[in-house]
Amino acid sequence: MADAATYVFDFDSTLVDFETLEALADIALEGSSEAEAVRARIARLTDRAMTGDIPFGEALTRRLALLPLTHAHLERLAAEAEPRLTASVRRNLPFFRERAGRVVIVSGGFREIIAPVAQALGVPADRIIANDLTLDADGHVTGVADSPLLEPLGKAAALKALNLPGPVVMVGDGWTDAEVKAEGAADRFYAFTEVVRRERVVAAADAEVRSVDELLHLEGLAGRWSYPRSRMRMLLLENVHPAAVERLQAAGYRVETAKGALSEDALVERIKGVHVLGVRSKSQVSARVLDAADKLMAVAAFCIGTNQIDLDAAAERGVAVFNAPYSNTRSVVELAVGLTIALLRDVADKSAAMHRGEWNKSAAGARELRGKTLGIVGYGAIGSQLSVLAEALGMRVIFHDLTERLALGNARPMPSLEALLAESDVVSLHVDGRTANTALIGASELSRMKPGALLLNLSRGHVVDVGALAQALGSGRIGGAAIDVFPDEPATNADPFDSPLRGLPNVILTPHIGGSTEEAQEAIAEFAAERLLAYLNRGDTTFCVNLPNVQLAEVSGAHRILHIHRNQPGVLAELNRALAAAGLNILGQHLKTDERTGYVITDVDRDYDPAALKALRSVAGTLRFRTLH
Ligand SMILES: NC(=O)C1=CN([C@@H]2O[C@H](COP(=O)(O)OP(=O)(O)OC[C@H]3O[C@@H](n4cnc5c(N)ncnc54)[C@H](O)[C@@H]3O)[C@@H](O)[C@H]2O)C=CC1
Ligand SMILES: O=C(O)CCC(=O)C(=O)O
Repeated sequence: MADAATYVFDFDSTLVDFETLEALADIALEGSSEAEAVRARIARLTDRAMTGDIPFGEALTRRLALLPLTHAHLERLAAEAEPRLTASVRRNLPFFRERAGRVVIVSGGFREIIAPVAQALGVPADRIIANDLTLDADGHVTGVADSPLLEPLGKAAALKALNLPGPVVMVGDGWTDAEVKAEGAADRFYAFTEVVRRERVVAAADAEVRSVDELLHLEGLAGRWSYPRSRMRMLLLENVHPAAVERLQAAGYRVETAKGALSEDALVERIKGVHVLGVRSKSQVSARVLDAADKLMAVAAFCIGTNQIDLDAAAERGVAVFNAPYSNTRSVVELAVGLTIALLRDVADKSAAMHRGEWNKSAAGARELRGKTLGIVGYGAIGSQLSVLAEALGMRVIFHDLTERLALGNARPMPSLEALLAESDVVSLHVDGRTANTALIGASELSRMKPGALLLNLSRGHVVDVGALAQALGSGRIGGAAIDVFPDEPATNADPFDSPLRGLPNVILTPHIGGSTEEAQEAIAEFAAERLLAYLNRGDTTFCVNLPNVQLAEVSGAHRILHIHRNQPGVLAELNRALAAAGLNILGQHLKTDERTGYVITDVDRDYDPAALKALRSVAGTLRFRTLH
């Protein structure tokens, strides 16, 4: 039925993201001291007309009278109009072009501005219903030519006169658009709210649509994306950098944010209806949270560590997890270097004493970095970067890792943690947060360190037994410590912090800020948002930490079927049998598996019955299945 419908679109704040008269005011009053005041009066009149407060014709004449408009101004806006297509209109150009014969543009605006946009959409000139401006011989605008559009209920009357075939669907943001259906000139009315949302108009609509994708979804038409992006909810917790919010919103998704972490119970509540969850290091994405997630497709850790997410449970539910493995590496390394120097020179205590008004100039116990031995535990991305910087500053570097790692520069691998502890003047922990690393450094390990040695932990709180460390520091066995991560970290900046390490001398405590630099947060936001978009928009799992990694190009000229399944024998064969039975012509296929999961991407010819896809869900072992158009 929807395919036979005629789609009637309003122009201002629907097809384009501006209101014509306000945009003309900006052009005509450029440089004038009156500009702001006149523009505000025009905007008020526009709003009153759009909410039905005053008749449209009256509002138009009053707004025109406020502007010294010329033909040159119109030409300029006409040239600027097409680049200002509303984002979801631009995403769905094929919809307009393929159905151009069944699209009408109806607007109280001016033909001269609408025409280039209609041309870009493939809508014929005779399907534009709009006002014509009148001009004098010098090109000054003198008014508007008589038109039914200026009369009360003008849009509805003009459309009725067209006798459009099939169901008529009106889409617009203003009251005059709502009137079209109320007056019987349209069968359905969608309040379009991507640019501006007016409560009264939404209340009068059959449905609100935040984008053209949503409109196509509700109308049962295949959009550019199988599920409208503006209906997909993303919840980003823990103060994720605004660059991610902007990037994801610009791509058309609905993004909600929260400043702090959520407790497990709160997350269980909030996760319902959420398609993508973004966290940093604190929110625990447990199996219980994943069970409560009825729509969840992906989780992004806007950080390096992923120990806060139950990766197996997520894979078991076909939920992809991403992180940003390198974006804050350098920030952590720089802080580790700075903290080492600060500990060697007792900077924190000396500074605190100065703030209390005490002057204590002394070299006692203060040491240079040069020539000291740095023991790095965990020689991954951070550990190996630290190795390079520390060596450049004149330190001797030794390291220990569970797996074979390339030793950089003159760094020396140690056969065991114990051997490293026995030789190091400074021990810096950069292991990941796996559960097995709980209390990696406890009383026994601390007792193996050189007397007076320093300990840094910028990895995860549970890696160090802080009670044992407090004792070793109190007894003077350990000379100082810099701790950035804690077994119990407050969920938000408003919550209190406590630790047995508080108040001890030569102990620097920082609130988990190893990766908290402007540079790192912005880089993480961009990287993680790109990974999410690549996964949602084309199925690409590059850098996914719990599903097989497959790098994919955009779908073009095909539909893509994404199938995540348990890695068990026969799934691909059964899937292909189901595709064949559904009459789908396979254009390309990739399969990648890891020990627990398989991921099959199948590009198929667009010519098939979508209902047939339902059979794919019943393929044994299916964890998740979606299509991309
Ligand atoms: N304080 C902060 O703000 C930040 C903390 N981090 C933490 O730093 C950790 C390390 O980050 P990357 O270097 O990027 O990770 P990575 O995965 O590249 O390196 C971790 C290394 O530790 C090794 N390892 C794990 N357990 C070990 C053990 N018991 N003994 C010896 N080696 C062990 C691994 O084999 C691996 O080489 C992250 O997992 C995260 O928890 C990361 C960024 C910021
Ligand atoms: O800054 C954050 O939120 C967490 C940083 C961190 O620990 C990580 O990247 O693993």
